[in-house]
Formats: sequence, structure tokens, C-alpha cells
Amino acid sequence: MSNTKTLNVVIFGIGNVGSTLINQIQAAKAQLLSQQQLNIQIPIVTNSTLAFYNEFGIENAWHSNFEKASIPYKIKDIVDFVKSHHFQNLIAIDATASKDFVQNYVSLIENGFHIISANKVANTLSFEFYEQLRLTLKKHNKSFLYETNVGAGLPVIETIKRLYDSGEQIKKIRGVFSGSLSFIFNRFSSENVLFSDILIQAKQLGLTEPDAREDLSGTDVARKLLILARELHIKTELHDVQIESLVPKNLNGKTTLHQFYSRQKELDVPFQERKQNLMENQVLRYVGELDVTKKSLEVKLVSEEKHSAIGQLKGADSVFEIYSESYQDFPLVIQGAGAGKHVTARGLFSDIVKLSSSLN
Ligand SMILES: NC(=O)C1=CN([C@@H]2O[C@H](COP(=O)(O)OP(=O)(O)OC[C@H]3O[C@@H](n4cnc5c(N)ncnc54)[C@H](OP(=O)(O)O)[C@@H]3O)[C@@H](O)[C@H]2O)C=CC1
Ligand SMILES: N[C@@H](CC=O)C(=O)O
Repeated sequence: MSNTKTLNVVIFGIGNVGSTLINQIQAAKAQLLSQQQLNIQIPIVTNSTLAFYNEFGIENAWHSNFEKASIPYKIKDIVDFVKSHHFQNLIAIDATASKDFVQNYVSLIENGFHIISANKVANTLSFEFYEQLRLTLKKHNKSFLYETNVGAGLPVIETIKRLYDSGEQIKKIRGVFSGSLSFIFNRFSSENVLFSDILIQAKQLGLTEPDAREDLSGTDVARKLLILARELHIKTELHDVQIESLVPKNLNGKTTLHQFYSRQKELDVPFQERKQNLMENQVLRYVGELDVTKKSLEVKLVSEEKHSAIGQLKGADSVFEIYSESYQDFPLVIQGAGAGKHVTARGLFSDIVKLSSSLN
């Protein structure tokens, strides 16, 4: 009898992260099969409106096949397809940033899917939704993994969970939670460059959210803080996070995304002024802080000493300093690339492999 375990992975969202994940899975297929007896098939890939199906699993030329043969879909079509082929070990990957897509989670779970998500929305809607989702997962014996929600490929959620589950009292988590804002402020503080030019580069590198205002407004960092707070069983909501938004009022929600991108030069003057106010030994950093004792969550732009751990950050690195009973004076530090399609896709891939160990 063959010991090979087959997983059927449906990928929703084939932008920066989703398409990189597909390529990583295709590249690792032979190794997974020979070393771990794991066969990962991808029978369906979708964007927001179109789906491409191959009951035998997509091939390396999936992208051009998608261009040629994808068709409009609804979630019911996806469910009908996997049912008609009696696929087992179903995993839905949410590589979208969509608020609408998370409304499909319950129906996917009820129809046999485990969920692995890079999208932070499901964990940051109301606490009622958060709890209901977990009840649905329990009822249907399904898993929900979302390590990439905080720190992309870094093992932040797993570490926090392990500490919490082993009774460690976590007191504070502080750091630079956003890879894109890290990249932007690391360069803006040390180089003679326009803020808007760095923002464009961060977007081109796939570091920002599809709508970069999610990063600049502090919402993305606030979501990450909220996700960590909820891991620590703090019952709190997104609107409880105290946020310093970096989007000027005239460029916020009332402008379209297109208008925002065409007017982003308007960001240059206010940020230049902010930079001029820095002392010689200071840099700008966008910092998140969760004070567990006070149950307070805050994100803000600060002037940080150049030689501090946060002040020394480079590239798109994030850093998470975890202060707890056992790590009081010298925090446990997790640092590394906090955004980017390769690290994020690898984080999703490692969630798939982790989930596979609990499947038959
Ligand atoms: N980039 C990074 O460094 C990191 C990203 N993430 C998260 O990963 C997710 C994806 O980011 P990224 O790949 O950069 O985003 P992209 O904008 O590059 O891709 C988004 C994809 O999602 C699709 N999509 C949008 N709405 C829906 C929907 N309702 N149903 C199905 N598909 C949909 C889009 O399709 P269409 O083209 O048709 O709109 C597109 O294919 C985000 O949630 C982000 O927060 C997490 C950690 C790090
Ligand atoms: N836009 C996010 C991407 C990862 O979550 C960030 O910059 O950190």
C-alpha cells in the first residue's frame, strides 16, 4: 500500500503572494514526494473573478493556461468541482486582501476545507465573528492557520502561542510590525530621497498591501497588533487600537486608489518636515506596541535613537520584541524580512506542510 499523502490545495488570489506560492510548490514537488511522501496537487487557482481548473493538478505553465482557459466562477462552482472529483484533504489558501472573500470561509469549512490565510481580515473583524469562525472550525474538525498574518514568514504567532500555552506571562510586545513601512522609513531616514519615490519602490517590490493606504494609515499594523492581542486572549477590537495615521486627510478614504497614487507627491512636504525635526542621532520608525497589562494597543511614528535595536533596522526587516516573565530586561527578539512575496509564500507553504502532519 502506498504511504503517499495527497493534499488538494485551492489557491484564491494569484497576485504577488499567491503566484509565488504556486511556483514554490511546483518547484518542490519532487522533493516533497520523495522525502516526505507528500503529494501537493493544485486543482484550482482563482483571481477575484476567474478560475482555472485542472482535475489532475495545474502544471508549470499554469499562468498561460489561466490566461487562455480560466472562466468566471462563484464559490459554489469550486465546491461542486472538488465534490464531483471526491477530493480529500482540501485546503483553501486565501492569498487575497479581500474583505468579501473571508465571508466564504464558513461555507468552505462546511464543505470540507481547511483554511490557510495570508489575509488578515478574518482575524480582525468583530470578536463575535472571530469566535464564531473558531466554533465552526471545531464543529467540522477543520484547521485555520495564519502564521503569515504577522511578520510574513517569521514565526511570530507560533512563538507567542507556545509561550502563552506554556503559562508564560507575556507583558509587552513592541516593534516594527510592517515590512513596507520599515523599508520606507529605513531609507527615508538615512538617504536623500523623496518619500513618494520610496513608496513607489515599496509597492513595486510587492511589500505594500494592494492598497498602500492600508499600510500608511496604520491599519495593517493595527491588524497585526490585534491578531497578537487576540492570541493572548485579550478580547479587543480594531477600533480599540490607538492609531497615528500617516495618510493626510485630503488623501484618505474619500479619494479613489487611483487618485491617491497620482497625488502621492503631496506626501513629500509633510514627511520632509518630520525628517528635519530629527536630531543628529535619530531616525524615524513606525512602531507598534501591545501593553498586555494595560490591554492597550498603539501604533505611531516615533523618533528613535539610531543605535537602538529598532533604529538599526535595515531593508524590509521587521522586529518583534517580546517582554515576559522570563524575558524581562532583555526581550526575546524575532527579526527578519517582514514583507515580500517570497518570504510570505514560504510562510504559507510551511503552514501547508504543518497542516499535512495532522491529515491522513
Ligand atoms: N506582500 C506581502 O509582503 C505580504 C502580504 N500578505 C498578505 O497577502 C495577501 C495578498 O497580498 P499580495 O499578493 O501582495 O496582493 P496582490 O494584490 O498582488 O494579489 C491579490 C490577489 O487576490 C485576488 N483577489 C482579490 N479579491 C478576491 C476575491 N474576492 N476572491 C478571490 N481572489 C481575489 C486578486 O485578483 P484580481 O487581480 O482579480 O483583483 C489578486 O489575484 C494580502 O492579504 C496581504 O496582506 C501578508 C504578509 C506579507
Ligand atoms: N503590507 C504588509 C505586508 C505584510 O503583512 C507589511 O508591509 O508588513
